[in-house]
Amino acid sequence: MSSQAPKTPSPQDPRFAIIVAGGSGTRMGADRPKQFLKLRGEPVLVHTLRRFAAPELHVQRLVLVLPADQLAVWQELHQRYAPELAHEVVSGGATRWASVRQGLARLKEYSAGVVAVHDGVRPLTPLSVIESTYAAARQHGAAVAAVAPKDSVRGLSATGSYALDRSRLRLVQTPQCFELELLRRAYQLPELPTFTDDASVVEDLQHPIHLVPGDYRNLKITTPEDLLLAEALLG
Ligand SMILES: Nc1ccn([C@@H]2O[C@H](COP(=O)(O)OP(=O)(O)OP(=O)(O)O)[C@@H](O)[C@H]2O)c(=O)n1
Ligand SMILES: C[C@](O)(CO)[C@H](O)COP(=O)(O)O
Repeated sequence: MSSQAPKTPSPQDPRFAIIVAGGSGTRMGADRPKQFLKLRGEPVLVHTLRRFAAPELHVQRLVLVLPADQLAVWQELHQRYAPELAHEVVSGGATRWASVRQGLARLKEYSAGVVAVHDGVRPLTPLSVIESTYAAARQHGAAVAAVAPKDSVRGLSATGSYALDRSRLRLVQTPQCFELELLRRAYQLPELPTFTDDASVVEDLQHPIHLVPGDYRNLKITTPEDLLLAEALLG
């Protein structure tokens, strides 16, 4: 772990963030999209946005992608819980891929810089992980936070299952950071059913993906027990 202070990005090398929160949260099964559920008294999305708005990260534009039918709901939550949070809102699409594409379109006037794509439902990401992912993308073009599996892992076969070598596997998180032009080129390709994240989209251009140490606390709020865990971790 380096003890060097992070370098301030130059004006020629700006940082952007696209926070994708355009989903409906079917696996959570709540009465509203999970990004709006309360975590320690504030919407999950407020926690997430606050992290990316931290001044030490120097993010120049913070683009929030929301379901088209939830813009008014968010406007009210924003005013109530975090009116100080500067960001711009874009309507999302039917899939995460389509939502990222909408967010990217908002940055069309830029040709240089690094963009982070982050799930709006990952509210606990340490700033050190965000900083190191931005810095690694500056160096390698594409960088993604990931952690090693702690459990044993098996693959599925027609007859049952087989052991996988977990030392060669990583669980992928967000942020996923990219040189802006690289991500833009990747998102000009047609969407494939195999795209589960931005790294898989960029990989389609045969560009290598650099892995950065993520954090086990960087939960994705997906099902009800994740919310309980997040409450405990924040406490
Ligand atoms: N059309 C979509 C689908 C997902 N997302 C975002 O991508 C992130 C990861 O997706 P996931 O956890 O699958 O969220 P949901 O799609 O809301 O959940 P589910 O699959 O259970 O419906 C979330 O922040 C989600 O809001 C998005 O911006 N646009
Ligand atoms: C992007 C992601 O969070 C990386 O782990 C994940 O792929 C999102 O998956 P989901 O099925 O859309 O929740």
